[in-house]
Amino acid sequence: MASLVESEASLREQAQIWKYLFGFADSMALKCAVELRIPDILHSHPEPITLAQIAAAIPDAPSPDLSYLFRIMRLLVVRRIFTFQRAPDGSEGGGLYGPTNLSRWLLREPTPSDRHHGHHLTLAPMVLQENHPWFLDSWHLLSQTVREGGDCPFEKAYGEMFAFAGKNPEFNKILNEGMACTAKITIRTILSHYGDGLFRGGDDDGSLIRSIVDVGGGTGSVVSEIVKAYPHIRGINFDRPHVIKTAPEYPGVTHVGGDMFQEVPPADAVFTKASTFPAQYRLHTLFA
Ligand SMILES: C[S@@+](CC[C@H](N)C(=O)[O-])C[C@H]1O[C@@H](n2cnc3c(N)ncnc32)[C@H](O)[C@@H]1O
Repeated sequence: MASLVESEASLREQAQIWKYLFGFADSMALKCAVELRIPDILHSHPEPITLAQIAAAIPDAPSPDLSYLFRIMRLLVVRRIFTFQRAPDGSEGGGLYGPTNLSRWLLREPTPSDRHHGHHLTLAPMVLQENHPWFLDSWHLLSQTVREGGDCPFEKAYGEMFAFAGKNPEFNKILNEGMACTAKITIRTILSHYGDGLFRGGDDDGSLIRSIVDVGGGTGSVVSEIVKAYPHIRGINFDRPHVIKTAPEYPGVTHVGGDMFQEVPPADAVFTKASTFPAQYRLHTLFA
């Protein structure tokens, strides 16, 4: 009996190690679904659909492989990203897949309801950013970084992150889109809880903020949300020139390119926020 308990325990321990050693599979399956736009496909159908219907709707894939797609879908159903119901005859083959509240966060395109409400909150760009080989390369340098110290893993791989972005337009786009999607989510929460206290103010006590500069504001998603909610505020989005070059126009927002260690545009209030600092990036690189 003792040896059975022991062997059961040993199997459980091994299972745990297997779970961790394949930990990357979940993020890779998420990335695959986002790249193939499967959440968008499922959310655009009023009813659950078959694997063949999903495959037929995948962009730029004239003959997608159903058996591979099936495996990805099965994992994501187990992870509750999608729903699945078997076909009436009990087979998996003709079963139906549907979206969930989780897959809403993986949409690449705004839904009609997003368009109606004028916002599109999604984590899809962050899934693509964090799982891009450029970012994953850093994770392979953890042991080297512990051994050597010095530069953080990303810097060991590619040099200072924002300088690398300045030289590489594709990396710049992936980074800026990832930052912007999370920044938008965070600022909406900040505004709903603290917006009036921070930004409404009153002329009589001199507390009315009429202009605000977001330092390191990326492509301007944060300051645009502030100005949208408090239109009396003039917004300035300040970031490095290569970021500003790709920033979309927002009503009430002026984009300014520069280096915050040299000079920051004047305004009544200064805002700065880092939505994420992945383990491989050193905070003090930015704020030293
Ligand atoms: C981690 S991102 C944060 C972006 C955004 N504030 C957010 O919360 O998503 C840091 C931003 O600071 C910008 N940045 C880095 N060094 C800068 C500098 N010297 N001057 C101006 N902006 C800088 C980067 O280009 C990047 O957009």
